[in-house]
Amino acid sequence: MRNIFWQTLKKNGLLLVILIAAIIASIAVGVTPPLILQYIVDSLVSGSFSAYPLLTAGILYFALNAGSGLVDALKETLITVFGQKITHGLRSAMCQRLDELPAAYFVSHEAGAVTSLFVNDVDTLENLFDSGVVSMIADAFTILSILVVVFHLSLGLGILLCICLPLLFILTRYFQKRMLQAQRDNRIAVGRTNELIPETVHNIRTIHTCQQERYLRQRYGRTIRASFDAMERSNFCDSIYSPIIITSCTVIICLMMALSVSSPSLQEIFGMTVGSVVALIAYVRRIFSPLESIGMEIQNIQSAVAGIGRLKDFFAEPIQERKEPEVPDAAAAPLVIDDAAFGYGREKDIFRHFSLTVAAGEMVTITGRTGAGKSTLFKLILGLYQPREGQVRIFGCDPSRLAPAVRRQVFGYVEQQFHAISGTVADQISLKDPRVTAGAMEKALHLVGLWDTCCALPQGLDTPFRPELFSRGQSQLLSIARAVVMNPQILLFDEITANLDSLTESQVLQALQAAAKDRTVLSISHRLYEAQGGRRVVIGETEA
Ligand SMILES: Nc1ncnc2c1ncn2[C@@H]1O[C@H](COP(=O)(O)OP(=O)(O)OP(=O)(O)O)[C@@H](O)[C@H]1O
Repeated sequence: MRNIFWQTLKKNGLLLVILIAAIIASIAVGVTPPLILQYIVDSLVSGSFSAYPLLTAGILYFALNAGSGLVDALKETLITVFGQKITHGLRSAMCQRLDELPAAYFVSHEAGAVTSLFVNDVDTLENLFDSGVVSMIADAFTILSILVVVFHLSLGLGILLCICLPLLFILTRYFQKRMLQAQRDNRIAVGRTNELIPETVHNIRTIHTCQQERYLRQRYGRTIRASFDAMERSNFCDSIYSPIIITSCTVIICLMMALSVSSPSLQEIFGMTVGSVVALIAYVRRIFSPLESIGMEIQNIQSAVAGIGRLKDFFAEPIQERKEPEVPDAAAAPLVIDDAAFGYGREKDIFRHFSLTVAAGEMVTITGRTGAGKSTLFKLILGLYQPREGQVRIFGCDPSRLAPAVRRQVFGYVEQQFHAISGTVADQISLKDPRVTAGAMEKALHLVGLWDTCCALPQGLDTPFRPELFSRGQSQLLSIARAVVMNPQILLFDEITANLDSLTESQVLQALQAAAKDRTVLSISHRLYEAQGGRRVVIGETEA
């Protein structure tokens, strides 16, 4: 991960230089106007001024105030761009790593958790950069530069600020923590209320039948009350924080003035002129904003640390060993499973001592009780998992070592449900593989009986795919077209008619039979067995 960060820094050296220059300019532009104001006021009070320098100072004062907004905007933009470059680099590296992870990783990690890693954790890392570390450094330098100028103008006020600032920072953090906790509680309460709504709508008849209205009213009451209480706490903190800071600011200024006039020695320390009082008031006001921001930045850094830990774990995952690809031997049997055993993780084996040899052109139906491991066996055949014992061979090769370029010519796999990809209808069949020709697609669609349906679409095969374009049965036909389009030697059908009505089922079965012709077919489909016969193999009966 550190490498990704340094590489991004190296690649964007110029951007980094401009960013540092913008941060320095933003600090300088923010600190200078009160000094100019001091000059203007002191010149006016002393009465010994000439118009030209005073006018120049006035113009410079307004220009710097206006310019400070522009420089700040530039600084924020550059920080955001830089943060996005880092997240882009990180997400690209994560995508590459995801590609190298073994299928077992996806067994032990929920899809939602992986998505959250890519979205939320990377976003918090971006926050660490743009509203965390960089902003914190910029704010710390702003405070430091103000303190330097304040010490230069008034030693007494400088000391006073050094005593008060840590106390005000602790106070700021106290309020921020309370507000964040209240906001978190509110989010949880709102989430619970939102979860309750679909549950209520879904069960509305049961609720009325069982007369559970009172119970539900109480549940809604509890979550809404919790949200209301949390908002009250947040609003209370918000409403008293600003007055406390403004009062502190006023107290510091009053204290400074009272001390400076109380004795000649103190007046020397505080060293006041009317102009410096005006400038110091401006500085005291300006110092609170970065102080407040630093509190939030600490918060962002804390939450990013947890995200960094998860990202580090992700990059530490062992990757799949890259082995030399094997070339299928056309003379070997399409499938040989020899005494295979398999279990997910450390759990008990799902099947053991399973052997099967399938000859070219043979039709085999895998049966077994539910949970016996039929779909799992297909995943072993496809090379997604390795058997714990024994071996699986496809045309004499380890299926996990088949070169990606030949995989679709060896296997065609149809699952219980159609999984669409983004793109056109044609992309659903070709999977954006440039080797799939228009002719091959037409042939596959004719085979499954979907050609006319696709031609009737507004832009034919180039119509952007939407699920509502096809019925469930037609989607399964599209799956079969996808599986056969590269003319594979082996077809694997995993209960593809499981969720279909009988009319659609017979349509899909017809397509299946057409696709199965002259190919080696393994299916988990009793209906196909009934329709076409073949050999029946039972899995899960030989368990020890
Ligand atoms: N990713 C996974 N992680 C852990 N266990 C799994 C995973 N996938 C499947 N299993 C378990 O493995 C066993 C076999 O599942 P599989 O889907 O292969 O059975 P099946 O014979 O196809 O069942 P069915 O006929 O009900 O579809 C089940 O007990 C299932 O809970």
